[in-house]
Amino acid sequence: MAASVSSRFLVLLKEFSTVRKISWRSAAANYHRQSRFLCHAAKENGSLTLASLELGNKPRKSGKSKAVKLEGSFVTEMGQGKVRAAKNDKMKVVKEKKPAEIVSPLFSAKSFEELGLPDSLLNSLEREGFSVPTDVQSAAVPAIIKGHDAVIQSYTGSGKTLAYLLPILSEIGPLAGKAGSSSGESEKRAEIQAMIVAPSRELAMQIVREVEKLLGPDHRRMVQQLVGGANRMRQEEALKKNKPAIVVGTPGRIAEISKGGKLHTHGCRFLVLDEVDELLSFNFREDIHRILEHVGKRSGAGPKGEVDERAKRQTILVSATVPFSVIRAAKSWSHEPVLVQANKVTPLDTVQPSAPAISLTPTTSEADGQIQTTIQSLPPALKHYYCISKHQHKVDALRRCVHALEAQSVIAFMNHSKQLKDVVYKLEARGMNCAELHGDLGKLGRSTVLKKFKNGEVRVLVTNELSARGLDVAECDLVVNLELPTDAVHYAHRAGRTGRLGRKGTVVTVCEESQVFIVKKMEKQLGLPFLYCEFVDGELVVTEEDKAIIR
Ligand SMILES: Nc1ncnc2c1ncn2[C@@H]1O[C@H](COP(=O)(O)OP(=O)(O)OP(=O)(O)O)[C@@H](O)[C@H]1O
Repeated sequence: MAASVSSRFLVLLKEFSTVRKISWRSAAANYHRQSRFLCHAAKENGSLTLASLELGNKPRKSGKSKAVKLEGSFVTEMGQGKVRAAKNDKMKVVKEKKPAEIVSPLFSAKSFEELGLPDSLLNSLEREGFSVPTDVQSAAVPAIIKGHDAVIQSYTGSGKTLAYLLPILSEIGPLAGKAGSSSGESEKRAEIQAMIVAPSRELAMQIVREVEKLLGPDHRRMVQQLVGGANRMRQEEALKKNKPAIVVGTPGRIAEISKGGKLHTHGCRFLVLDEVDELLSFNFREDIHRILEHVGKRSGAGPKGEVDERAKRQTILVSATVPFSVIRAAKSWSHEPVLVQANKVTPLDTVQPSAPAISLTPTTSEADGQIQTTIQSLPPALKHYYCISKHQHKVDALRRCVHALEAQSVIAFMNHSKQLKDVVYKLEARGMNCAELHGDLGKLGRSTVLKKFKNGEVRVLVTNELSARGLDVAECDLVVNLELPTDAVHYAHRAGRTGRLGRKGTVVTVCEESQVFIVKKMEKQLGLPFLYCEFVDGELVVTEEDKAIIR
């Protein structure tokens, strides 16, 4: 039974990857006719889907505003026949001055005590300054403690990491309550009890730090990172020496160590796939197959030595964007899987492809390029703008944007790592403190840049898709898309780097005139208003009409 469930899941996983691959290919072919730029992006990003960008969407000419001459060099970037010109007299100054202000608190009324967590864990939460659970934590913790497999989907920056860490730590490791330590403590100590998988080294390390914070200085060794780019031998030695209860890592390194027989996860009770939609993509398929096959499986446990006796592994899938393919895969598991969202827990069996629960989801009509729309992936308080700039003036547009919003901590996204350096040179030449972050930098380089950005030494982080998922920098008050993301899902993850945990945040997409239709399409898919803006005399201005949209 368990074996058939497992192989059914692997078939579904294969389908999932194949669907994404096909939709990428066909969409890329369509899109190539319209834009060479994004087709290059699709190639570089491999498994990314361009389905949402294809076909027939002409740039929308605004009937509301007439082209007018505005002062300043930004205006010189706007050529004849612009898609959407703004009336100077109708432009309004939008004040976006104070960064990281809390504008929409995500906390429900519950306290952590009400969630049934053990005292030691409550003490840790108190020590680290976590006093009230967010909505998704209030919903997820009891469901996972009850033993459900879970798909957790909620806004970027809504606290999904603690939503799965708290129930895990209440069951295993040094902070676990009595109920959690039922079977032989010595046996548990010898085996890994929880595995958390994340698609990037940065995200994995961020999760490690979150676990370490909760474990406290005395028990930090109970968590071990297994990320690529770091010394594998040392990781293996640490596994042997420290016997961690929890490992957090990237798929490639976990699979590598597992193949070498150095990772004992058959008795593992929790498997978490953070950013599950990314992890189930084609890029990670082989490694994730291995992990799903080996984690929580006790070999030779059956009376005749058969290897189909799965330990009571709970599987938790997490992302702000959950395609129905993930739901379909999770439905094939046996532990009454549930979909957990803010203040809502739904049995997965009842979730349909058309349900608004699944955000930005290519559904069964995926092949037709139809995408379902909801606004559940992004915090509602985020503000979205776009401006038009010629390619060669984009860096100037970025600089004006940063000054106009007085943004202190900015992430600027591009699609190709080669171009990041160029942007950094140009910004530095204009006196802006910035740095590049991408996968080609060494491990040390990446962590140094990230550290500098987090502590405010770097004002603008120029990066690519590497930083789009999971990166948590509370102070980040502005995200700029210097190049368009490949689709609305990627837009959501990039945008979600700001406005975290109810803070104020702004997203500005700098596009060329011929790309406005893509921005409009993403706006429609996300169900959020993207306001056209210009930067005039050091201020961000929008039309009166657009201003009315956000009133
Ligand atoms: N209950 C809480 N009280 C205060 N801060 C919290 C609470 N829960 C989480 N946080 C903090 O909020 C920030 C965002 O949390 P987290 O990174 O888990 O968000 P997320 O939903 O996983 O975002 P993403 O989808 O972008 O990965 C983190 O800095 C985390 O420490």
